[in-house]
Amino acid sequence: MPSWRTLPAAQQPEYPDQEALARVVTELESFPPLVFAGECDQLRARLGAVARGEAFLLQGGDCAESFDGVGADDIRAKVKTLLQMGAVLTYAASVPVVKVGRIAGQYSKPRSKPTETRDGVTLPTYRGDSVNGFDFTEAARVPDPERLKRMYHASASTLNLVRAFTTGGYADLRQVHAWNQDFVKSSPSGQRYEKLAREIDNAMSFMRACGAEPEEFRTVEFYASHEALLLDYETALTRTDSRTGHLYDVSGHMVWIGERTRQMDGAHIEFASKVRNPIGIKLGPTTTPEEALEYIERLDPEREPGRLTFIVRMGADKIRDRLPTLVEKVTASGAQPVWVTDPMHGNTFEAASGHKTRRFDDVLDEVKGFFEVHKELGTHPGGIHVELTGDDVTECVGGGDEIFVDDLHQRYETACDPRLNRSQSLDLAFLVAEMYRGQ
Ligand SMILES: O=C[C@H](O)[C@H](O)COP(=O)(O)O
Ligand SMILES: C=C(OP(=O)(O)O)C(=O)O
Repeated sequence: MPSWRTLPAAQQPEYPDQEALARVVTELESFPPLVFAGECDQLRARLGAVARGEAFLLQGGDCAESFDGVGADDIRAKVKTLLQMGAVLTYAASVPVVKVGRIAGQYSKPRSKPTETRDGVTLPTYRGDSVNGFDFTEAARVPDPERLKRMYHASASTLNLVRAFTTGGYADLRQVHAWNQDFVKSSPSGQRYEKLAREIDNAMSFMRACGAEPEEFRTVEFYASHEALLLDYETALTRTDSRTGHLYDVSGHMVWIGERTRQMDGAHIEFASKVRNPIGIKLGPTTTPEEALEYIERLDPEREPGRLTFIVRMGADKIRDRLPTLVEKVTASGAQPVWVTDPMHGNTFEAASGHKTRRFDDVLDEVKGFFEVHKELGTHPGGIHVELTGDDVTECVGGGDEIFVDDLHQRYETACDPRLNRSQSLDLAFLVAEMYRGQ
C-alpha cells in the first residue's frame, strides 16, 4: 500500500458501497495515462523559469468543472479567455507566460461543511461532479464511485480538445490579438487599455514586417492542473514512469493541495511528496513561516526551482500584513518556490440574495498587495491563479462591465464558487499587465 494511504485524509467522500469503489479503482488503474510524465517535467522546467523570475504563471479556469460543461463551446471559451489574458501579460511582462488551466480534472471540491440545509431539509453537501450530484435530493447527494470513471473520461475529452485548440491553429497569436482588440473596442473600460493594445499591435506589425513567423505564433504550450483531492482517483492514476522509475500522477500536469487538506502529517502532503509532478500548495492567512519551511522540506528537499508553487490566498485585507514574513523567511532559507497569488478564495462573501460572490475590486486589491510585497522585498511576483470562465456569467460583482449585486441572479451558473466572467478576466489581465510594468 502506498505510504499516503495509511495516513488520515481530509475531505474524502464516504462511499456507502466500498466494494463498488474497489471495482472502480481497479478499472481506473487499467486506464491509460491522461498526460505523459515528460510533459510534467517540461512544465516543471517552465515553472523553474518562473521561480527564477524569468517567466510568469497564468493559472485559471472553473472553480468546479461539471460533466455537463464538457462541450466544445464551453471549453473553447475558457481556452480563448486564457489565451487572450496570456497575450496581454506576455507583452507587458516581456517574459514567457506559462499557461496552466484549472481544467481537465477540476471536478472535486473540498467543502467547509459536510451538510447543507434548505427549508429544514439537511443533506450531504455537494462535493463536485466526481463525487455526487448538484441537485438537492437525497439520491443525488449520495457519493457514487462510478463518477470517478466519468471524471476520467470527462478529463480525457476535455484535454483532447484543449490540445487540438492549442496546437491546431486556433491559438494563433495574430487571432488572439484580434480578439483582444475587439475587447478593447467594446469594453466600457477599454479606453484605459487602448495604449497597451496599440503597443502590442505595433510590435506585431513590426515582427510581421521583419518576416518573423515563428512557430510560437501558431501554437501554444498549455498545461492542465487540478486539486489532487480524491486520493482514490489520484492514486489509481499514479504510475511509475518507465524512463526514470519515478512516480507521476498522470491525471494532470500539475496538481495542487488545497487549504483544507494541507495538514502536515496528512495523506495529501505525503502523496504530493512522492510524485514528481510540479506541486502547488495553497497558503491561507493562518500559514506560519515555519509551516512554509516545512512544506519545502517535505515537498522540495532538493530545492529544485519549479517543483513547488506557493499559491497564496490570504484575502485583500490580510495579504500586505501576512505575506512579507513568509516570503522573507522562505527566501532567507535559500529555497526558490514560485510565488503565485490566488485573489479569489480569501475574498468570498454572501450577498443578501444568498449568492456567494466576490468583488472585482477586492480581487484586484489582493493582486496589488501581492505585487507590492514582492516589490518591497525584491522578489518575483510569479503569477496569478484565478477562477474564471469564458462565458458572460454574473457571479462576481464589479469590473468594467459593472455587475451589481442585484444582477447576480441573471446568470449565476457556477457549481461552487463565483468566477470572473470573460470581460472581468480580461480587465484583470490588462490591470495586472499595468502592475507588472510598474514593477
Ligand atoms: O472552491 C473552494 C472551496 O471548495 C469552496 O470555497 C468551499 O466553499 P464552502 O465554504 O461553500 O464549502
Ligand atoms: C478549494 C480551492 O481553494 P482553497 O483550497 O484555497 O480554498 C480551490 O482552489 O478550488
